[in-house]
Amino acid sequence: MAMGRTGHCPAPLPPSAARTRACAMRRPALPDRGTGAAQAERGPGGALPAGSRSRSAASWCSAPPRPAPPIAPIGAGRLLRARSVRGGRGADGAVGDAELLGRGAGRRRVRAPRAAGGGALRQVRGCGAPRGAPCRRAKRLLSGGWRHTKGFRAALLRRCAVGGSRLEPLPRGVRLSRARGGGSRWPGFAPRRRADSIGRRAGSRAVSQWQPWPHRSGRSGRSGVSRCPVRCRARSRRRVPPLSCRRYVAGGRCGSAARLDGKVAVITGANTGIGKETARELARRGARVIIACRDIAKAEAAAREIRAETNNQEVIVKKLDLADTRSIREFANSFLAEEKELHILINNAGVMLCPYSKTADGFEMHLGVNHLGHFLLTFLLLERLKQSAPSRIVNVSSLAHHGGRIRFHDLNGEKSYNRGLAYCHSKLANVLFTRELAKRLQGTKVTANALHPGSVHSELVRHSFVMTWLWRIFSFFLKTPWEGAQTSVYCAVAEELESVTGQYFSDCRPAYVSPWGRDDETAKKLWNVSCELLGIQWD
Ligand SMILES: NC(=O)C1=CN([C@@H]2O[C@H](COP(=O)(O)OP(=O)(O)OC[C@H]3O[C@@H](n4cnc5c(N)ncnc54)[C@H](OP(=O)(O)O)[C@@H]3O)[C@@H](O)[C@H]2O)C=CC1
Ligand SMILES: CC1=C(/C=C/C(C)=C/C=C/C(C)=C/C=O)C(C)(C)CCC1
Repeated sequence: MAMGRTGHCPAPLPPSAARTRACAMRRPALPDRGTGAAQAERGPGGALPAGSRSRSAASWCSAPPRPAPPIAPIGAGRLLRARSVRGGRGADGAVGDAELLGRGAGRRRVRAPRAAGGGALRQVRGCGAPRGAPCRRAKRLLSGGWRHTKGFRAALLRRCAVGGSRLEPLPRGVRLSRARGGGSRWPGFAPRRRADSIGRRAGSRAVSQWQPWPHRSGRSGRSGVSRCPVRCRARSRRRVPPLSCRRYVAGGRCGSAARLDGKVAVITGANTGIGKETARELARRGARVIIACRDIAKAEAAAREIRAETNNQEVIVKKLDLADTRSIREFANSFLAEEKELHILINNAGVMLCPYSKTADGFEMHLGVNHLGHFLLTFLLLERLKQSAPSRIVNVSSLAHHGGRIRFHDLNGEKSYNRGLAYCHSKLANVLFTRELAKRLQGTKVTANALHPGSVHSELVRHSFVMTWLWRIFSFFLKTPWEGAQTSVYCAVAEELESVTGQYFSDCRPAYVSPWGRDDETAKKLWNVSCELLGIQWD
């Protein structure tokens, strides 16, 4: 399907999403070890996404390469060199950083390096500003929402103009005064030791990943405010989540701005929780989204909300009860009759901690809904996915798969049943299904990946009174559904995953799969048993 290219996604992401603008730039988590290590690392059909974009990404998504961040990252090396400039030895672009960090914040004046010469102003500043103009980097810093003192603003602009042919004139009525806290000869700047501490942190994320507000919050002792990156004691006027702990809990975010205009996506269980947020994100990107749910009233309410918010009227509700194979077949027939394409199938719906119960077809509820229901749905929709290739299947599994085993001798839990374990088994089945499916789909341009969304504050724990209360009490330490949807969205849209298949992700990066989840024999056996149970032939 031809995809248009646009400059930016209109508003697919909340403001801080760009912080992780290239999820793939993060260091990948532990690669799969053991028997299938190499394969697991590369996936049967593709390369690990980390750091590399697929060349054919354009065929999937319409977003062009993102523009460089307004403030160039400052790496440890550069800053160290910048610091050495204090002694007057260095002469490279790092000096521009030194002016902002070392020199600006330092007690001693940094001399413009002799080697740079008069004509090397750009080099001296390292910010790309034309000769004589105020430093762009400083300007950006100052316009980043920080509540700097007038003295600081003036001094920063002056400092950055030094080495050029003229100084930036001070704003009218501004007088340079001594910094609060004293110790510095430079008005508005903190004492030298503060600059040194910045230098020492040069390799840390805090300094090396500078980005304009709100992508980094700085360190703050107070909640709701953040500090100026040059630590001049200014505080941002804009609000940030109060504790960095919350940011840790929130986990990885999908930084892709890929548009999905003209694409069709089916999401199961999208009337609430992670599924609903996934549907919202895909709708925001322009996809035609089919919300496949068992409760039509709840699904309609969710669809109305998404339509109103995203202005995308192509959010459609269809009935699907994964606990009933007849309903699954009806859904598939109706879908295939009405939709000529399917690019994204997100098998998201799930149940957890159900008291012992069976589906309409007599399967234990966890296995029946979480695994067999999605297995059958995928089987029925696969031809359409192949016809619409490149297309993707995303299976929402869980970290809980680590506790699972496929108990072939008692798949329906008739001999012994533990509802926690039953959930784990079904999530392991999701991982194994993904693995085997990816293998069988090689060469079709249909990919299949599984994921753990994180621990998310959703309705998943509804069957357990204790868990419901724990979830409420500790909600601060759980992801919001939007945060939980990030890895699903990542797997569904990220350009760099175009040809990645058979992988397992968490927090928008590859994650460790349990040894049982890497067992190809079990995967194959589960595939065959599932086909038998469902009465289908799927080679
Ligand atoms: N929340 C978490 O911490 C984690 C969640 N996950 C996985 O994420 C996925 C989404 O869970 P989450 O959003 O948290 O949970 P929710 O309970 O909020 O959402 C689950 C969705 O699945 C639907 N569903 C349940 N049973 C059926 C069925 N028989 N037929 C059709 N739809 C059904 C629900 O519909 P209805 O509202 O009508 O019941 C609901 O829309 C699940 O697969 C879960 O295992 C994985 C790890 C952690
Ligand atoms: C230990 C513990 C917690 C964490 C629970 C976690 C991490 C649950 C993960 C569940 C998953 C992965 C479910 C779905 O697949 C709470 C409730 C925050 C607080 C109480 C103690």
